Amino acid sequence: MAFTLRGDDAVQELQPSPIPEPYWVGFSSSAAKLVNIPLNDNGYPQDESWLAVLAGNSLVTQSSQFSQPIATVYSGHQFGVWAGQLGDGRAILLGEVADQELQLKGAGKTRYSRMGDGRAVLRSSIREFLCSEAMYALGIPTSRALSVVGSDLPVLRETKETAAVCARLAPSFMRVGHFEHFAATQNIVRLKELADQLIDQHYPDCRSTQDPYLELFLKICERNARLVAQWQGVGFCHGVLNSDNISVLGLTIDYGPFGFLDYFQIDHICNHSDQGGRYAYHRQPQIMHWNMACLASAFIPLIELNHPQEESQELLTKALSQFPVVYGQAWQKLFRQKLGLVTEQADDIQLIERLLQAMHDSKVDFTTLFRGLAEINTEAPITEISMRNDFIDRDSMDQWFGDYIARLKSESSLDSKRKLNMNRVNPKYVLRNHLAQVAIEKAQEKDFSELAKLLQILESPFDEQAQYEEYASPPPPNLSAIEVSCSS
Ligand SMILES: Nc1ncnc2c1ncn2[C@@H]1O[C@H](COP(=O)(O)OP(=O)(O)OP(=O)(O)O)[C@@H](O)[C@H]1O
Ligand SMILES: [Mg+2]
Repeated sequence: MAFTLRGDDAVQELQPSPIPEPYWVGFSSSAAKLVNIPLNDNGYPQDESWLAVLAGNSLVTQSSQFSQPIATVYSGHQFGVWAGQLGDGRAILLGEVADQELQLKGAGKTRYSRMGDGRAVLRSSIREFLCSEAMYALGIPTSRALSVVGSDLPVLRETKETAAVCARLAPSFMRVGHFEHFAATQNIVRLKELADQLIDQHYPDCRSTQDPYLELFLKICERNARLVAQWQGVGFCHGVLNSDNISVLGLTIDYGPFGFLDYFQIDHICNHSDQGGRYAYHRQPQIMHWNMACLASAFIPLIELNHPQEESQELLTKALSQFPVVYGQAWQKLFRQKLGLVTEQADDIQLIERLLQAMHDSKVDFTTLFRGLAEINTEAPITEISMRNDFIDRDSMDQWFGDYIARLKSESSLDSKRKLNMNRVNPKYVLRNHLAQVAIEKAQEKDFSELAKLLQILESPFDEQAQYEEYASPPPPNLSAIEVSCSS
């Protein structure tokens, strides 16, 4: 069941605004499977009425009808500051298909658009589309993207661009900001309805516990702690970790100025508009924790339904303190796996941190380095490890490789088996900015073939795809500094 709240204080019922002469830009057959849309041989819906629906031009397909689309209200903290009321200013929830909410981003103005035009540009819609599907293939919880539909409708940003609509899917698009909204407006009836809906639809196990709302809070924190650990593990920087962009299902949502690390820089800032580096790579865990603190504040009235005031705050504070614990465990587990370590030893963390420090100092490519570790032959001399040439301080790196090989030998697993396991957690292909950029520039010329090809490559990020070797490489120096901002 989709978002069930109705009424002016929670949603606006409205139709998407049509775009002129829509055309397919990209379509994910993998996401289509999730919602059982039959496809033709070209991988597009057999039922051609889907194009108009996913453009926001119609509500009717041959087999379904979306009877009452809505935009929802939420509030939130943006860059650490309370921003007051926000809401779906350009995303319209059409309804539900096969237990997934179907939402059109860029589908026109809503009551919550403030100064915005309700639109999204082709460039940012392609980035959201590709990254949603890439993250899914990496095994990272995320909203999915079904399609991008384009139009020649002009949209003004820094320059004149054209409009596009990205159709997204998720079991729920509910955010921390939804809770913050009803807490800030002291609308406790709504706050409770929201929490009850979330429990009934997505966290049913909480219902049978002594304290369902506290349990719900703990579960949301746990999911988001694990989520950030997974981001760190693939070098993903979200870019705008405002509380209105944090899912209460622990999904990655709102792909704006995100970026995957090319060379490893611990304090990398992917969003050009984030001048203070609030959302830099190394700050993501701490920022997610901060967002969970925002959620905790919003949960106070819910906990107070069953506990005195002071006790409620203590309970939430204690629950919140679990975040770094869960995050730390998830991070350590993941990075052990990335190094191919099966057992746990006390010095492992130091070994991982020494590697990351050396990668940072020498600006070593994150994805290719971790992928390359699987190739190490523990019986061969260190001088045969080609990656050692990527590091400035070769002597200290030789020391590291020596320690690493000794550590691997302390486990009895075969090199071949270790390689297989490592290649399941260290992707070969990630959505590097320069790759997305090529697909975008071609799409802007109405050539969508590169987009389709890139999607296909990113759908199997852990596989060797010999014919696409160049898509695994770091960007050439002239393309390494593409700037991405909040403009979308
Ligand atoms: N072009 C626009 N028109 C109307 N509202 C907008 C526009 N761009 C952003 N907003 C609104 O501004 C707020 C913050 O924007 P943000 O960039 O976080 O979200 P978004 O990218 O629009 O959407 P989402 O979080 O749903 O992926 C949201 O309330 C969003 O709906
Ligand atoms: Mg957003």
